[in-house]
Amino acid sequence: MPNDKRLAAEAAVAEVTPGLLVGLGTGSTVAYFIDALAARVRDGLAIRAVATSLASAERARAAGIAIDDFADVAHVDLIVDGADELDPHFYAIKGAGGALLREKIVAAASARMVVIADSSKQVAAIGAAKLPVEVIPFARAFVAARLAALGAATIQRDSLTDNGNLILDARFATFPEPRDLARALDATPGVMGHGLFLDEVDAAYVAQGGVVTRLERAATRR
Ligand SMILES: O=C(CO)[C@H](O)[C@H](O)COP(=O)(O)O
Repeated sequence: MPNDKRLAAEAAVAEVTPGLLVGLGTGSTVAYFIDALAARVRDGLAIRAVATSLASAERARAAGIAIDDFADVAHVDLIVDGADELDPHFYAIKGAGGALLREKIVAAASARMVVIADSSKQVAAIGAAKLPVEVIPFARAFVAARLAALGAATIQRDSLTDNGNLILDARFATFPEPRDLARALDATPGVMGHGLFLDEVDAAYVAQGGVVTRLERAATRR
């Protein structure tokens, strides 16, 4: 059985050209990407990199990729990241791995975002996956009540994020219109981030049965 996550990740390494500042996403598919990119770096590919999680930074450094402090970085050329769901509009749900806030920040700083995934992540419309919402602990009950008013049942994760916040995983009986939901969440004090990526994704490498397909969003977002 082919390892589709690995194949999608390895194909996306072709996006990385010398001199780029690359954002490393988070998750098991990205772990394959980091390993494949590190092999290119060992062969002499000169890049700089930033990471969206402590876990990805640690993996990259162990593999020989130097990681810059994102706090000193205003612009990234390319971020490569996984997703929990991706639909034909290039709307994505992300954050099962808990790195959604840093992923969104680095994606916003990036000229291009490429998603890598196996075909289990491809859906007709996002919304079946749990939607992670990163919340400052002070606002836990308030944000949970706001999510309930939006139609979601929430479960709080046991662990905190790299930012010291908590995550409420939201499941909706009926998934709202994604832009309306994003607007409502963005307007809720205490919500530091959420897993809806509606404008960020420019392209995707999706593997199914050992075959990788590159999908490019029709119009660019910037
Ligand atoms: O958003 C993420 C982490 O916050 C991951 O990219 C997403 O959950 C996909 O993970 P995986 O590649 O392990 O399936």
